[in-house]
Amino acid sequence: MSSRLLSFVGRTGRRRLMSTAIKLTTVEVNDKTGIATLTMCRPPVNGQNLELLLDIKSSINEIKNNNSRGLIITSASPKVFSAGLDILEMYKPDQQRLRAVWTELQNVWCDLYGISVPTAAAINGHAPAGGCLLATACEYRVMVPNCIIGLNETQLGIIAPKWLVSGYLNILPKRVAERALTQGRLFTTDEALQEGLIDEIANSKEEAVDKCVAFIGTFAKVNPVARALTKQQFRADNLRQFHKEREQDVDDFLSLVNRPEVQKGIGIYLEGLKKKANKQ
Ligand SMILES: CCCCC/C=C\C/C=C\CC/C=C/CC(=O)SCCNC(=O)CCNC(=O)[C@H](O)C(C)(C)COP(=O)(O)OP(=O)(O)OC[C@H]1O[C@@H](n2cnc3c(N)ncnc32)[C@H](O)[C@@H]1OP(=O)(O)O
Repeated sequence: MSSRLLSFVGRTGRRRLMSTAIKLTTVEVNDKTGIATLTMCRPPVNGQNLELLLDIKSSINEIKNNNSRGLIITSASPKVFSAGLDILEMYKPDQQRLRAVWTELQNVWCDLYGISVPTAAAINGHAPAGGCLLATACEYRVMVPNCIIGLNETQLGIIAPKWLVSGYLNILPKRVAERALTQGRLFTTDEALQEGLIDEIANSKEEAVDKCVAFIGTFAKVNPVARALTKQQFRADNLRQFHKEREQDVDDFLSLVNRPEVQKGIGIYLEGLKKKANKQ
């Protein structure tokens, strides 16, 4: 939850400032299907800052507790599913906040990866890095045309930790994953379908959500406990490994981000993003 200062003129004619809590995600449960749609709403690109990550986590927990039959994750932005971690969180960072950001990214991943109900991503726009992480934590992916998806960390001169890569490895053959990760490859929608990184293409967000609903519907006649335990069996090793390493992983992330050469690189990357945005 993030707070925003609203300015209004009170009865005395004085301007007042009021702090209001703004949720950066919504959860809507369809009465007919029982499927919950979690929508990320942090314009323009759903950059994963601390507040967005906290809201995603609380929405996943809400869905866990409200007996939903499935979870679909999507975005309110017209062109971007999620641009991954908000790079501003990593630039000249406050150390405590930086620690919290990475810890919450870990929490979001393990909650989404480990949830027992069927999960699907309606990828209605670009999904690089942390955007791809969310999509690959799900069991099924439907993406709109002419977008990009992938783990581009090596292109940024950084290494994606093992847990961040494990969703990739669930989906792609090891050889394809190794090549894509070492190249920091971003797949177009068509390439992603060809390699199996996504399951289907849809022409609009609505169609993508419908296809996700249809996927979740394939479990309608499967015993949910048997389904959940089977999913757990497939994912338990990655989760166990993650829990063993998670604290060390936070320390490694902090020490990497704080390196002067990495800070310089992040600054240059941010400038490049801004220049590109200004040209458009
Ligand atoms: C980058 C160096 C990181 C160094 C970290 C060091 C150590 C870490 C160790 C391990 C970590 C490994 C894991 C990392 C996970 C991550 O998620 S890192 C984030 C990587 N994300 C990206 O590289 C995506 C960058 N964005 C884009 O490619 C494009 O924006 C897009 C998503 C394809 C969308 O393009 P579109 O044309 O629609 O939009 P614009 O590019 O015009 O952007 C609009 C607006 O948004 C700002 N912005 C975009 N992405 C981010 C972002 N990730 N964080 C913050 N801000 C972002 C962009 O600057 C524009 O802003 P404006 O100029 O103010 O309008």
